[in-house]
Amino acid sequence: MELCIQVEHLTKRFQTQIAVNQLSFEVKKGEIFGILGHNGAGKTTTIEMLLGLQNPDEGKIRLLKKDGASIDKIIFERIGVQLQASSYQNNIRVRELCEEMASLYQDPADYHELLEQFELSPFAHHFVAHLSQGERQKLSILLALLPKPEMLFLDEATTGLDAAARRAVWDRLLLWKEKGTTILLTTHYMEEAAYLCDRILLLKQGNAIMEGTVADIAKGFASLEEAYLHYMEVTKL
Ligand SMILES: Nc1ncnc2c1ncn2[C@@H]1O[C@H](COP(=O)(O)OP(=O)(O)OP(=O)(O)O)[C@@H](O)[C@H]1O
Repeated sequence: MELCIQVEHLTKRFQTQIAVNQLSFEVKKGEIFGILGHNGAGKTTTIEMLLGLQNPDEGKIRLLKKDGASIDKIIFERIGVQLQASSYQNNIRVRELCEEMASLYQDPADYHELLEQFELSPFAHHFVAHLSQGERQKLSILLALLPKPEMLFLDEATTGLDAAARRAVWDRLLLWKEKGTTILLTTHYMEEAAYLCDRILLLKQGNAIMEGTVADIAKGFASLEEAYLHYMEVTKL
């Protein structure tokens, strides 16, 4: 079994606050792994450390079999990243942004096809700044897919999408998974986690409180959401 991500005892402090505390987990090649937790649980900080955007205070990271938190050019070509706080240049059109981003990769996906798949073709000539929140969100996922990534990081990727668009994105992601892409995502939507994730990690105040399949976690509860609320409430740290 090949591992794409190995994290051991990852810890991040901001002043006196411990944002991520001794976090350890592994993500296998080809799986969709979800990190769930309340606002401020440490999900984005964890992803940012994996991507080398934040320096951990403690712990080890192995990404695509390479040590260290820094993303070199080879790793960069193999991963796709969608972050919550993506901001784009002013006065750039959707098509121009796609071209600019595609030029960073040796063998990018065809962005025209992706625009079609995400129902963004009608906006190709629009300024990114004029897109609706949901359209911009879909664009950020599309851009993450440009490298034809082996490994995809999605931080609350479907927040702001309507129900049909969200479902369409889920099905797209499952197709990428079928092609072998490993996905690490965060979400506040339990339905999304249940639909997509092979395994889930529950994070509370930076601590892992449970990890397993949706069935493992939801066992004994009416739904994943019921289980989530229960474990978040009762787990003492
Ligand atoms: N640069 C920073 N400086 C100080 N505190 C920070 C910084 N970045 C994050 N934090 C704090 O660390 C904690 C974890 O933040 P993080 O963004 O990882 O949470 P999250 O689980 O992604 O939350 P959300 O679901 O709201 O996006 C929060 O309490 C946050 O305020």
